Amino acid sequence: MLLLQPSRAFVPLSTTSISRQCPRLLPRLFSTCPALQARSNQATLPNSSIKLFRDVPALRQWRRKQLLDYRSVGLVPTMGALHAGHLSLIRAAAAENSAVVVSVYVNPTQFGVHEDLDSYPKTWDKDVALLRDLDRELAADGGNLGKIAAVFAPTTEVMYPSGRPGQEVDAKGSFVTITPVGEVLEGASRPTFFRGVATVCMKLFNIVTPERVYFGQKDVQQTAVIKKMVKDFCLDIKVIVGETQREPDGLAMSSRNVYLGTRRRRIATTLLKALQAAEAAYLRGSRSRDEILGPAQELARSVLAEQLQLKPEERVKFEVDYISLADPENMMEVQEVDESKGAVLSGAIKMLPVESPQADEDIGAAGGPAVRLIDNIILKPVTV
Ligand SMILES: Nc1ncnc2c1ncn2[C@@H]1O[C@H](COP(=O)(O)OP(=O)(O)OP(=O)(O)O)[C@@H](O)[C@H]1O
Ligand SMILES: CC(C)(CO)[C@@H](O)C(=O)[O-]
Ligand code: BAL
Repeated sequence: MLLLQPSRAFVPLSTTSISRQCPRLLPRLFSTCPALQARSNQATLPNSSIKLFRDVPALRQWRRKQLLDYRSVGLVPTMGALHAGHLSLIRAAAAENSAVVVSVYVNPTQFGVHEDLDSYPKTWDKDVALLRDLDRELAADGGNLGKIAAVFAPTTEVMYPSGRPGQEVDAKGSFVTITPVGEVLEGASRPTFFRGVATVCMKLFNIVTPERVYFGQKDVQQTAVIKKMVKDFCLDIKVIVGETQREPDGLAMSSRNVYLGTRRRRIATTLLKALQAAEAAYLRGSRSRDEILGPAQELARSVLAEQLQLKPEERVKFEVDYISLADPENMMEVQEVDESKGAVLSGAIKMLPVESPQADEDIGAAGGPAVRLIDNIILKPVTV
């Protein structure tokens, strides 16, 4: 592990330093070594130096070179449709790693049979432009250790070499399951979700072998599942969690927000407001589940009651899936907050498709399907 630690003081022998010190050696190395030749032909994102890998062998060669050059690698796994939440994770990764790898892969096995795999937003050209602009910003900012070195955008054949397993609960295949943390809350509503996430992340970690991986707080249970997987499978990886990035009105950024449309977008902050009501109770000194969650449930009930007073062409209906008060490590429900640990307040609501859509109404992408929104707030431990 010591060898992997980047050091600003120690400059290892890199291709750059070889070319500076022995200008005639590098061309000879390239012409005789197939691995280096392959690397020199590596595709990049247009108008940038960001390498684009679609397969494993070339990425592994590149990764080996980083290791030999004592360069640390940070991985930011994504499903594309990038927004400021993803970019904040990439910034965090560039601050503390010599090279950042961003993976872009819509992983079928984490989608339930009736979920939105087919309509999941795909915005490759916009993603490429965002990554290129961010890379320039990172390069110009002297405070970073690294910048975006590579995008890994594999095909499903690459990620599932024995064939893609089905999306059904009883599908057969090589899976990683992390229980019980992956069975509750999101796992209860989406029974194959964390199996798919843990499986694809294990693959990405094995392919990229990063020193650090970056995940967003917005998907808090996902971070608990990944931390448990890293611990229980003895992976030599540090899991770093980046703060939830929000729209100006507080809505957590999410690729799926495009499904909302104007009417539902207006009341999409209901979940956050409910969680904030619960947080306020905790900050006032409440520690019991009922005292903390009561105000959240009341807020959601009153917003729904207001909506139901409106005409069908104006109103929005939603269903609260859960509002939870849980242990931060294992996501099990708690009756009382242990002040030394704090707790996680989290929730999910399902915004139902709008009724009586108007002729000129923006009902959201993909015909405005039902949208499940999730959010959470960390109740910090009390320090004395
Ligand atoms: N608002 C956000 N702030 C910080 N990180 C985020 C935010 N939204 C997503 N992330 C993180 O980005 C990573 C990739 O997430 P993903 O590509 O699924 O985007 P998403 O916006 O969460 O999409 P979805 O709508 O599918 O939930 C995850 O670690 C996720 O937690
Ligand atoms: C971690 C992840 C990229 C795995 O597909 C996905 O669950 C996500 O984007 O949060
Ligand atoms: N950000 C989590 C990915 C998903 O909901 O499928």
